[in-house]
Amino acid sequence: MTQSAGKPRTLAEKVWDSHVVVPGEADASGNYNPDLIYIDLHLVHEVTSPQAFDGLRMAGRKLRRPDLTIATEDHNVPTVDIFSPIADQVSALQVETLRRNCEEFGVGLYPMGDAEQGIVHVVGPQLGLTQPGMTVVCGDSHTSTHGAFGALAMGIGTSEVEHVMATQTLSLRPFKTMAITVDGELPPGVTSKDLILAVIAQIGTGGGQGHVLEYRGSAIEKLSMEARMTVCNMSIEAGARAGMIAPDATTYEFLKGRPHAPQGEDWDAAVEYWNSLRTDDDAVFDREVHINASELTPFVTWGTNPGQGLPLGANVPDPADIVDETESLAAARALEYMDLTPGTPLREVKVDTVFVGSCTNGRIEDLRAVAGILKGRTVADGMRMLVVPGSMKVRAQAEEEGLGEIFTAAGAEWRMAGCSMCLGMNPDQLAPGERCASTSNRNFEGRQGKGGRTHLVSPEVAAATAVRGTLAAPADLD
Ligand SMILES: CC(C)[C@H](C(=O)O)[C@@H](O)C(=O)O
Ligand code: SF4
Repeated sequence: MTQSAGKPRTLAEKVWDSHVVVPGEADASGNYNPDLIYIDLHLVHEVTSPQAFDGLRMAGRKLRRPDLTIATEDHNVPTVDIFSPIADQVSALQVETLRRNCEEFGVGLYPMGDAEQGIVHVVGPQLGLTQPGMTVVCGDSHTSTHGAFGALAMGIGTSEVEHVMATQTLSLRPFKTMAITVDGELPPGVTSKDLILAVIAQIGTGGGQGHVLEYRGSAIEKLSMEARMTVCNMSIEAGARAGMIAPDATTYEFLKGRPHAPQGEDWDAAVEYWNSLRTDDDAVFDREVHINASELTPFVTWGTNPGQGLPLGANVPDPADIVDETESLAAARALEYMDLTPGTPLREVKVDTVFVGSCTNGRIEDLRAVAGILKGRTVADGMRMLVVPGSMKVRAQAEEEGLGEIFTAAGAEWRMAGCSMCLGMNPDQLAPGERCASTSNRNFEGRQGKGGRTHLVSPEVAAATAVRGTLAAPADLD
């Protein structure tokens, strides 16, 4: 994927080409060496940064561009009592280390209690840091979220984090391109979360491997920025390098006026450039997938990877009916862990915990959808429901709109910002055997706490499930 002037190009190729510092040449045997790519924005959190900062320190290096680096505390933060010291020793050390490192290396940090603090993938877009045409990296797999703005956004490992800190560049292997074209109209009650769960069920958790996905088509164009972020966020669950959506009027409307967005003449020039980033009409993708949005329904996972999902109206599958032997075995194992019996209608699966939040569905629009369903209703007896905003800004906005009161009145716990129950790195966890309908992105064994069981769902399904006590869509409520 080096400079290919004249050739029709995809969005991803355009962004890549404009960031090549040193092209990787093919060696004698025709193997392609990585390109050295410039990085426009480096996002940092407490989990994957300590060794990288240590590496810099040991080599006596400075951070090359502190002004292009921004940090937030998210994974290890408790979502209640955020003004007291963190009780868990490991979490406390992680957060304390991030604070010291940011201080020493001059990195801007949004600590717990700050009005801008939140999950790294919510904070970047919220501040207008994430912009079309940028290269964005973070030591976090869900960096793909930022691709919703037409940025090439990739999760990287800790050694790459150190490389970016030292050089503001990254050595990257070329990628393949895949178009996921979604046409038609999403039926009422069907969301971008259902759409991406259906895409992953169709192409598989390895289906996107080596590819940058570009979501396009009329159904994608109609999505809000929040919904686009939900889609791009889960690209990684299909194994993709990144997911992208071409910038358009919706993108610009979201960005305009945000603290780091260009202003005045710079804004006009930026929009002109951003408009040039669309995939050329005759560009060729390595692979194409087509989805008809009007055929989609609410979608839930029944297994232990994000590809093991079905429409809510279906029954728990029977591994014996799955032809592929590996998949059949994986399904049997998943059902055992999930304690589900083949043939059970998914709508009859009893749930004891509902988690609304995460970088997939912890944005204001998600919270509005949940509040819309909970208003005037209460959660089922014995149900524990956590509503966790993706950032403190989202929380403040929700408070302003009176959503917090709706959550509390319905019997849900309305929390402070953080990754929370998306993964077991903080006190918000499932106990062994508990079953959760979760708006997050991973349903791996033990993800939300040892022995916990996770069904991935949309915010709408999460809310309806909290009320009915079994997996449900809003249409199932009286
Ligand atoms: C802790 C972090 C490295 C991890 C990731 O890379 O995604 C986390 O955010 C997750 O969602 O599992
Ligand atoms: S909310 Fe979940 S998926 Fe997102 S960064 Fe945090 S732990 Fe990872």
